[in-house]
Amino acid sequence: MSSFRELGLPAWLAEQAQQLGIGRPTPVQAACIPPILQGRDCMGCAKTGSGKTAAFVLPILQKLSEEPYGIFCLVVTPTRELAYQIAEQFRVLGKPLGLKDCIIVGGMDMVAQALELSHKPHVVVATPGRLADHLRSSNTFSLRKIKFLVLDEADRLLEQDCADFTKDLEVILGAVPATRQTLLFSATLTDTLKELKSLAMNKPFFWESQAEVRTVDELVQHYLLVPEKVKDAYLVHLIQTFQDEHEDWSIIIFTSTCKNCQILTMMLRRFNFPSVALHSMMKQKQRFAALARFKSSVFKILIATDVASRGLDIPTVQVVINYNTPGLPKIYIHRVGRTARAGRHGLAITLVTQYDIHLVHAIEQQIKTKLQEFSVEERAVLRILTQVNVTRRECEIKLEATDFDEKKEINKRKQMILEGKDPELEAKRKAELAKIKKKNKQFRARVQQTLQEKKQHQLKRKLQKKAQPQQRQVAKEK
Ligand SMILES: Nc1ncnc2c1ncn2[C@@H]1O[C@H](COP(=O)(O)OP(=O)(O)OP(=O)(O)O)[C@@H](O)[C@H]1O
Repeated sequence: MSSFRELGLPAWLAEQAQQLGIGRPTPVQAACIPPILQGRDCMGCAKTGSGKTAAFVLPILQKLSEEPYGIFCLVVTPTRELAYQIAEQFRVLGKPLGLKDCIIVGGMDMVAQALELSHKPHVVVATPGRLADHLRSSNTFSLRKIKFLVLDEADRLLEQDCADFTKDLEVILGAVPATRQTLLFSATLTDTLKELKSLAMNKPFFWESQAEVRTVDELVQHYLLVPEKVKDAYLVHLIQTFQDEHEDWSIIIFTSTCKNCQILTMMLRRFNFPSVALHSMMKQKQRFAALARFKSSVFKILIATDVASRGLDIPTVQVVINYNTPGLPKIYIHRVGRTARAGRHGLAITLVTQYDIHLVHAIEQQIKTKLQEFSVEERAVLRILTQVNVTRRECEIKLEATDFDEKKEINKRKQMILEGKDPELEAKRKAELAKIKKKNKQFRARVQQTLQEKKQHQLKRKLQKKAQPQQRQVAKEK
């Protein structure tokens, strides 16, 4: 494989990368750096932990060193934590240039951010919502002269999921020049390829790793079949086992809701596991503090929602536990990709209830590999079952006393107001939608029943018809 110098990067940058342990280019870097240096748009789809960040940071720094001005590059990414991580890579690799960066994310002081933007940093790393807010409300900075637009986790930015970024992206795309170079990266680009191609119009270079299996070879993947009601006991048992068997261990547990994330954290703490939560209901400062303490191994367990499933690079994570089976294979790919990064080994265990088996099949089909069953000593789980269930209930009661649900509702309403929606109207719309859905469901059930009855009736007649000649024959014989 070629060296960074052979790919066209200057000595100072190759040396800087070397100092950070980025010695020889990974395949995605070897493939994407030359076309980016040639001025082409680029779409890079490579496995989690394969070095996609440096694949765009290094060539951008090279170009910046040739023509240094601010604001030279804009990076948009879906989560705040990821924005900080990317900015850090720019800052460290671009140190010899005296690189100035600026991070624009929600939950932080907007006035201070506006001031920083007006000082023309070389690189702006932002989440879509807050950057769009600045663009709508301020004229103290301009993105009209940027040379590079990077969409990291590009497919997530274009998805119209619960956090829909498309409106904010429209504002951002309207503020950047058409003659920019556009770079799009993710471990899962293929679902949104068409939309992405319309963004990268400058002779886009598309690179996808050829490997059939979509997860890395160093990752051992298991499923553990558990009845819904005893999931917590299995979880506690799994963690206890890791703690007993490993000196140096670190686990991320993914769950689907903020509330469950909070309850699990409280519950695991009751069992004296050094745990910390990360979810979107926490204040931003708490989120950063939680992540920092997990990274520095003060806490060995991070319990998170999917806010942490993409991009986070924490080399010490050895195990990922999916407390719930992800509903989409690509969420699974990103979650388990928080371990086994940059050639290290890792383990992923997905808890699967009887209702989730079809989801596991969908995951296996997508990642082109089979998950192996994880065996657990059931008697050991049964021994702690009652104690775990009682502890969980106590934690639920404690959380209910803190108005967690109410706060969530208030947050939702705040978000709607910020998005220019009327919470009352939205509630009405949702109620009407639910009514229609219910009616449709009832209608479908009625149709189903009528069809069933018709089928049974036809079958009965068929049987009767078949029976008639035989009966006649019997009568004749008599
Ligand atoms: N050429 C290299 N040699 C060794 N380590 C590298 C190299 N390039 C990057 N790394 C390291 O690999 C780790 C993962 O890189 P990075 O976070 O860019 O992965 P990614 O492909 O963006 O993953 P994800 O899809 O999860 O976001 C980082 O710690 C990074 O410093």
